[in-house]
Amino acid sequence: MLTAHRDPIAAIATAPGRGAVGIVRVSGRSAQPIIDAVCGRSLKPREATYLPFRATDGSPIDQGIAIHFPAPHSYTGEDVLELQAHGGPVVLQLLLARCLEAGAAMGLRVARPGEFTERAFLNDKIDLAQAEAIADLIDASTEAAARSAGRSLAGEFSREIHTLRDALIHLRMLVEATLDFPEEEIDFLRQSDAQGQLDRLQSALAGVMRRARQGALLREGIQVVIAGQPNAGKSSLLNALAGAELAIVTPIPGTTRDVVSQTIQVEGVPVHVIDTAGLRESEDVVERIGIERAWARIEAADAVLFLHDLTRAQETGYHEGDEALLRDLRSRVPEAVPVVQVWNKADAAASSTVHEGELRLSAKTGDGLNALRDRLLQIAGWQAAPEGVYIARERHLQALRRVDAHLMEAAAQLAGEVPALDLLAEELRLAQNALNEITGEFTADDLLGVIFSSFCIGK
Ligand SMILES: Nc1nc2c(c(=O)[nH]1)N(C=O)[C@@H](CNc1ccc(C(=O)N[C@@H](CCC(=O)O)C(=O)O)cc1)CN2
Ligand SMILES: Nc1nc2c(ncn2[C@@H]2O[C@H](COP(=O)(O)OP(=O)(O)OP(=O)(O)O)[C@@H](O)[C@H]2O)c(=O)[nH]1
Ligand SMILES: [Mg+2]
Repeated sequence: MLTAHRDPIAAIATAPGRGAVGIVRVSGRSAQPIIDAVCGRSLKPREATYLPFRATDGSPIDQGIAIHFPAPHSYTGEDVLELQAHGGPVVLQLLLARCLEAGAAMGLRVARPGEFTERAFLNDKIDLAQAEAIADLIDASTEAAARSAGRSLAGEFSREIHTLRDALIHLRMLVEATLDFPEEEIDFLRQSDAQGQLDRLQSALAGVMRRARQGALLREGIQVVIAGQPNAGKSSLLNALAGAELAIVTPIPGTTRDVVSQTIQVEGVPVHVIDTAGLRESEDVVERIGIERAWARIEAADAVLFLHDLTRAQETGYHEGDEALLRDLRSRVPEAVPVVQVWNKADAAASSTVHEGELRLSAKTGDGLNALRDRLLQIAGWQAAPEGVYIARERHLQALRRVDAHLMEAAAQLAGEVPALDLLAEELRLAQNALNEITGEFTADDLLGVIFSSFCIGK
């Protein structure tokens, strides 16, 4: 479905700033006018040619490498010209401006973010899940996330979706055929093992959902907020987890005001750790703003580490104020969000046991940090070994959950005394539509706009 009438586009494809090499690329129906003007000679298809890039007056802007990828054998599926120049911001701007000038007659314009990749999708070079994987690969914050994005880009996720879709189509054909023979419909469905097919489809879907959830976790990570009274050692804990002196630590209660956050990785899972101001009544205007910010982060957390100072713990097990604060905190976070009680400064306290589910550690010596990391992985729901996980997005999970809901409805119909075959057929059709949304065979234009506009410029 190569649409020949999209505007030609151009952009700097490499990151802004200085670099050894920078690339300007052009994509459109024909790159020939730009090649003629800027390169001044013909280029062999898909071959690197070293030559001067020419300004309008013929003077050289730079000496670089030009590659012509004739349509449809290119990244976008259109005619693509790549100019690989020296990677200075000014020289690349000059080169881009020169291309725009040379292409003015054919309507060459600067590409929107993600527009090259959008064309690759529209020209069937990649499907939507693969296009998203390209952005996720670029944005990956851990090695495991990058590797799983690479697997999605290679089509692993899409292939699993296609396998589900093929099984679904097979079952739909069976049901639709049965609709044409109303008398024998029930027997026919029983004999052809429609039930068995649906069962297998549901369990295959459950497997894909499990892996996609892990993939979404690698992409998004979890937000973990460290909260507690002043001086409990929250900033020390952030620093210990990050392995760097990020937040200011002093013996003065009320040291932290601004939120300080750092992404660490635990077995490849990005964990966004957020240090907050100690929670207390305060007359200090600045501190109060800090405490408000702390609450805002606590209320949006995926998990809260409630830090106690073990050296101040009293016989009750809690030090003064902690119990009331904990109740307040519990009432302000959603039920599903775990609040882990962590007893810090174990190195300076007489040994004592903590309650089931609570942790005891020392931010100072690092003792107990591994148990904390394990707990964070457990809270995140991380199970799979990173190999085999493909990156996925919340959008994919939502679509998979809809597929699941339609298959459940279908199963309920099929299990009934007298299955309503038309309803069964409809649920299966809706399930297939939801699957198609993932790979983009069935996706509204405005959603595509949202997806591609979040890409970086030149991609
Ligand atoms: N220099 C450069 N490096 C790059 C890119 C690029 O555009 N330029 N990419 C992009 O951002 C990525 C690679 N993506 C690409 C995807 C397809 C084709 C391509 O020519 N496809 C043809 C031929 C395939 C083949 O020979 O097997 C095709 O699909 O028909 C090129 C790059 C990463 N590295
Ligand atoms: N012995 C010992 N001291 C610690 C430990 N963790 C923190 N401290 C000390 O406790 C004091 C307070 O530490 P911070 O990390 O600044 O505490 P905080 O909870 O961030 O305090 P605010 O920012 O004021 O809310 C400092 O003097 C730290 O050196 C620990 O594990 N053991
Ligand atoms: Mg602090």
